Amino acid sequence: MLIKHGINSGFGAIYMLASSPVLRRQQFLIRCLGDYSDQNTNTHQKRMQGIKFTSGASLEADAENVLRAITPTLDPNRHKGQAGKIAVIGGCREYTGAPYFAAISALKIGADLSHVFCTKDAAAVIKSYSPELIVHPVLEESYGVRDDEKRIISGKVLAEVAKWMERFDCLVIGPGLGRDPFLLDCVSKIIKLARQSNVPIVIDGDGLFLVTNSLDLISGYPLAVLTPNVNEYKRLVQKVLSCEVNDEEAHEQLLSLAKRIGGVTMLRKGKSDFISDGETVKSVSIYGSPRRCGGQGDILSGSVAVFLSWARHAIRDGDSSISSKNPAMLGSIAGSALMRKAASLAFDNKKRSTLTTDIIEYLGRSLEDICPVR
Ligand SMILES: NC(=O)C1=CN([C@@H]2O[C@H](COP(=O)(O)OP(=O)(O)OC[C@H]3O[C@@H](n4cnc5c(N)ncnc54)[C@H](OP(=O)(O)O)[C@@H]3O)[C@@H](O)[C@H]2O)[C@@H](O)CC1
Ligand SMILES: Nc1ncnc2c1ncn2[C@@H]1O[C@H](COP(=O)(O)OP(=O)(O)OP(=O)(O)O)[C@@H](O)[C@H]1O
Ligand SMILES: [Mg+2]
Repeated sequence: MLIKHGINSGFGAIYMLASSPVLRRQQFLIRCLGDYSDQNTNTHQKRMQGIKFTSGASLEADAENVLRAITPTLDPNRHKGQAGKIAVIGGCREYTGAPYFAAISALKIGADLSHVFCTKDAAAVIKSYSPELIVHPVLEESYGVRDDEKRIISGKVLAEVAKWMERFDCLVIGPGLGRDPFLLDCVSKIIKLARQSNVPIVIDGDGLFLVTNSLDLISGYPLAVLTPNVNEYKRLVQKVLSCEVNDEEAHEQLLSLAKRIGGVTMLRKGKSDFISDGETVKSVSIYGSPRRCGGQGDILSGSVAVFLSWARHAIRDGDSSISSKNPAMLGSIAGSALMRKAASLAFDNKKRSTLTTDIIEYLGRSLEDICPVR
């Protein structure tokens, strides 16, 4: 309507509209829809095969179909571990809740095994929350390490994680990690090792603090998903794009950010979640919850880890409906949708007293509503 009005109102109005955010947004949408068209018709055709990725012409992802396409059936012939082995790197003196939320969410969704690599102080506490988690008290903070011991201890930390690395389907790096410089230095080495082993990584919380200051750690790694909240996103935009967050051109900015970090997948959390791998942008706007209690981002990071590994398996198994899709995008869409659906169910029940643990209890039912276990 705005465009029609502009055209009918003569050149001045058209000129004004050409610089308006509405028109810029429309031009961006057209570019998005046509971004594969001329130069890459085959890719475009491939992408159009199989499941519908978006609903109608909007950027909203068809998240329920994505969830159905990647969630494995419960097959009695499968053995323990085949539905996913996840590891969370996080948990220090201050924060024990965040790694617990991420790791237990992975199990509640359907992963078989969930590990936590944390500091010694945090380990006993996290174990006491749940006997289901496998907790490794291997990380060290500066206060417990003399300068002359740092090299040896760093080597030991890496060796402890390396023993397990090949077995993991995905790492979640950052929930409750803290910002101790020595600890973050060890985690940098863990990220490098994960990349060498081709293990996908979801970076959240203090992991984002680390990679924002050392972008080389994840730059160009397509199996990395970054899940920034509002603060973390602002820091990334400032660092990578050298500008401020621009909500009038939010999609373009997200696309540029993912592209500039070499095609990692960005999941920008907020009222709607926006997801981009530098090629395309999708949104997930399923109604969630008006409660903003801490820990919901941790549920999301554990969920994305499971769905990303399931998406890789589904693609490897030759599921033609998703064969040409980026598993990091699929995992992010699925994780975001499930988290928001669970938050909505928990809020229906608990209203103002809804806590992160309540939302976790609804992860299973939320997935069951979409992909029933026959
Ligand atoms: N129950 C739990 O255990 C939970 C634990 N959680 C865990 O908390 C950690 C931080 O995550 P968050 O979401 O509070 O980070 P965010 O919004 O950027 O920061 C808000 C403000 O605080 C400040 N700041 C933060 N950390 C700082 C530090 N170490 N030292 C100094 N400043 C620090 C920060 O300042 P700035 O960096 O902007 O200067 C900003 O102004 C992360 O590990 C997360 O997983 C959460 O998941 C919730 C549930
Ligand atoms: N305004 C909002 N309305 C609805 N859902 C939201 C809103 N803001 C965030 N969310 C959802 O809550 C989840 C967590 O996002 P949030 O921004 O709270 O992360 P976070 O700050 O990293 O959380 P945490 O406390 O775990 O660190 C995401 O799945 C996101 O979709
Ligand atoms: Mg967070």
